[in-house]
Amino acid sequence: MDAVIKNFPPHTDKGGKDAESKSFMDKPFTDRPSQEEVEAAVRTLLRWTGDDISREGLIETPQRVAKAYREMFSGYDQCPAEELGRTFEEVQGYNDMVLIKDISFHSHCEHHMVPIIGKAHVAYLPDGKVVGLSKIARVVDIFARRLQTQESMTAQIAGVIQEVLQPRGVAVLIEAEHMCMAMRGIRKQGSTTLTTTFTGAYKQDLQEQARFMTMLRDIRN
Ligand SMILES: Nc1nc2c(ncn2[C@@H]2O[C@H](COP(=O)(O)OP(=O)(O)OP(=O)(O)O)[C@@H](O)[C@H]2O)c(=O)[nH]1
Ligand SMILES: [Zn+2]
Repeated sequence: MDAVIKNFPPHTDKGGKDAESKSFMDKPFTDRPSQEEVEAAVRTLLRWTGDDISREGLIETPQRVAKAYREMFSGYDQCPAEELGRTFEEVQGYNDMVLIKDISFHSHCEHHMVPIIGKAHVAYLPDGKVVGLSKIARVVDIFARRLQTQESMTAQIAGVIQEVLQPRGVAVLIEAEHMCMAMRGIRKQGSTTLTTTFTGAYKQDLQEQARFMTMLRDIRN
C-alpha cells in the first residue's frame, strides 16, 4: 500500500503556483511508521494518561488504536479527484442547481487531533455534465478523514469539484462542532462553526448565493 501512495507526488513538493493549486487533487505523501512503532507510540500516550499499560483492558489497545487510526485517517490513501472522474451528460439539458445537503461527517482537528462532527451542504451549477451524487459525499469523506481545519476542508471540497467537474459554480457550507472546544480548553458545548466557500457563479452572483442559502433554509423549515 505504501508503494502506491508514494507514486503520487508529495503534497509538500509544491514547485510553484500550479503545483500548489493541484495539491488537493493528489493523495498526500505519507511516510508511515511500522506497526511496531505505532503501537509503541500509543503505549507512550497511554502512560501519559497515567494508566497502567500492563492491565488486561489495555493490552490490546495499541493494536486497536492503530487499526482505528487507519480507518479514521483513510482519506490519506484516497484521491478526491479520482472520485469525480465519471460524469453523465444525458440529463435533458438540466443545468440548474444540484444541492446535496446534510452530508454528515466526522473529522479530526489538526491542532488537537480530536473530533470535528458536522454536516456539509454542497451545491453546484452544472455546465453540461453532472456527477454521481454519492461521489460528492465521497469527496467530503475523503477530506474529512484527514487532519483538518474546517476552513481548509470547506475550501478543498469546493476546489476539487470546481477543478475536476468544471461546473459554472460550487457552493459549500459546513456546520460543525469542534470537540476541542467542547471537551477541553474553553469547554463550550453546542457551539457550532459555519464556513462557506463559493466559486464561479456563486461567488460572482449574490443572487445565486442567496438561492443556495434559501434552499438550505427552506428545506429545513
Ligand atoms: N480556525 C480554526 N481554528 C480551529 C479549528 N479547530 C480548532 N481550532 C482552534 O485552534 C486553536 C489552537 O489554538 P492554540 O492557542 O494554538 O492552542 P490551545 O492552547 O490548545 O488553544 P485553546 O483551544 O484555546 O485552549 C484553538 O483556538 C482552537 O479552537 C478549525 O477548524 N479552524
Ligand atoms: Zn482542535
